[in-house]
Amino acid sequence: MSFIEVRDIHKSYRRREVLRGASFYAEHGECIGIVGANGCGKSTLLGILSGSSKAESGHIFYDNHDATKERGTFLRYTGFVPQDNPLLSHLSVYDNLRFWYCETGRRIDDDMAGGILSRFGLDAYRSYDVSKLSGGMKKRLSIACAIARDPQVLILDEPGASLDIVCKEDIKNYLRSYVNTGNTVIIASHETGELELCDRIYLMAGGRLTELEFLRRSVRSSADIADTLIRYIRIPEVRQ
Ligand SMILES: Nc1ncnc2c1ncn2[C@@H]1O[C@H](COP(=O)(O)OP(=O)(O)OP(=O)(O)O)[C@@H](O)[C@H]1O
Repeated sequence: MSFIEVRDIHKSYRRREVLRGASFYAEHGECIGIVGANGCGKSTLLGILSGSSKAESGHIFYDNHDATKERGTFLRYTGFVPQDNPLLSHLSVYDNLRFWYCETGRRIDDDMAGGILSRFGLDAYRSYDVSKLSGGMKKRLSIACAIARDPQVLILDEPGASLDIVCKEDIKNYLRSYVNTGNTVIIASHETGELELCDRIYLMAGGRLTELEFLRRSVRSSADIADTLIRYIRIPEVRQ
């Protein structure tokens, strides 16, 4: 069994079935990309993978633990960076981090000073209200909050959207090093720059996932990703 096994996930909103048997797998140290047209169900799937929302049926295994039966598994294995930053905007950067650090047994100051947080450049902003941060700093803080519990799996929903090129590059470098230490990244993205990080890429269409095997890192060229996505991605039909 792979480190992460996602099997036959179904999810509907009212009568519309968005996920119709989505399945995929991921190993330790892999970066997995999820691509697909706007509205095809990528965010819905990532919400379920992180435990933020529930599937109607199907199973998600993290390291042989069925997260759909033992809900604590989501908390133990995953950190989630949703599209909209899950930050408390009236609190400071430091207080947001405190919220996620409580019960971890780790100290924010240690992680700022040369620890995992030092990579995010948040130290200078520690007393800022989140409402006064730029979009890029908010995204850095959201990632910092997601990794507070030192998860083995980081799930990101379009992390680079609306960020400047320097911030995108910083986040990419961080993700590269996170994967290189044996962790797993699952990322939904429309950006070829982010998809270049991925070892394997799945296309979501019709509520299911299909691996685009010719986009495996071992066989693709850097030009392949954009060409392929343009050919394969179709906006889903919506029944009224
Ligand atoms: N809470 C909700 N209630 C009803 N319908 C929803 C809800 N959330 C999502 N949907 C619908 O489910 C479908 C899939 O949405 P989802 O956000 O998962 O797509 P996506 O692939 O992430 O899109 P995008 O690329 O635009 O971010 C869309 O048709 C959307 O309108």
